[in-house]
Amino acid sequence: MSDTPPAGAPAIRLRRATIGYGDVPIVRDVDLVVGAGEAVAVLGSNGSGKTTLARGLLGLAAVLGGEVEVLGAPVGGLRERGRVGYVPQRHSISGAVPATVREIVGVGRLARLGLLRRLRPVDRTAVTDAVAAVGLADRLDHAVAALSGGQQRRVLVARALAAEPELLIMDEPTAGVDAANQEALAAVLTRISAAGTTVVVVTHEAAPLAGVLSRAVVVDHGRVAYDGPLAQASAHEEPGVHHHPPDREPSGYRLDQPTVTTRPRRTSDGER
Ligand SMILES: Nc1ncnc2c1ncn2[C@@H]1O[C@H](COP(=O)(O)OP(=O)(O)OP(=O)(O)O)[C@@H](O)[C@H]1O
Repeated sequence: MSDTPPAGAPAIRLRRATIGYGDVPIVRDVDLVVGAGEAVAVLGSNGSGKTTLARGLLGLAAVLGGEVEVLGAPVGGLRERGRVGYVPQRHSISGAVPATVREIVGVGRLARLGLLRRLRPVDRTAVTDAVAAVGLADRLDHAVAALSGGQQRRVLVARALAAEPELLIMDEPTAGVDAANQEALAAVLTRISAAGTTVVVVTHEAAPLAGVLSRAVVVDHGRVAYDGPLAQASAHEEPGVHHHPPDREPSGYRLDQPTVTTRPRRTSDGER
């Protein structure tokens, strides 16, 4: 059976959705529709529930009430995992991961193929294209651990792009990243958005991506406080409490693992 969504189905549809961990609700009663091809910023202060909302779309936080549909299917029901790409919050990568850029990005492609399949020539091309798209073509066979933090984030973006997702969800992609890396990221997002990919970016700093993100959803205490043009969103954000997230990603995501899993997880431990 195919996962093809009904014609005109939105990329994301939440109906009175409550999302949380264990049985603790964090995001409450959210109604949200993101049309295919939209580019949306998810804004809000620390702890407001942005990441939880994003993780609910990936089946990584529990849907405790209401409905969450992604690409026309209830979350967790999507069979072709590569259709949704995820760039998690800042990762930690140690020298203990001896993989090259090509290998890590290749893992992203496997998310589309199935982990037991081998990469075909067309997949290898997708990998090199994704690496080129993030401006790291000259680092293809370099060890990821030897790259800068900003370059490693671009590797994560390439890993997600290699699967050629229809929906790309990124959590704080510009945090702690220098201007050159931010510009590279903005250029990639502009390109894939123009090609029709739906883009959702959780961020504290939408300014570097303002050219591509036209709509903003502001989350405040687990509820949507604003949904409209990005240009007007700042008036609806709580001032002052933004910071860069910790220099790690939730355990359960490692750089050498596939970009996405849509299986729901219901435990609250070991996630952060
Ligand atoms: N795995 C988890 N188990 C239980 N509670 C969690 C878990 N992850 C996050 N939370 C709680 O959910 C709330 C919202 O966190 P979330 O990470 O969604 O906020 P955020 O808006 O993304 O914050 P930040 O901007 O700091 O990244 C916080 O109170 C947090 O402690």
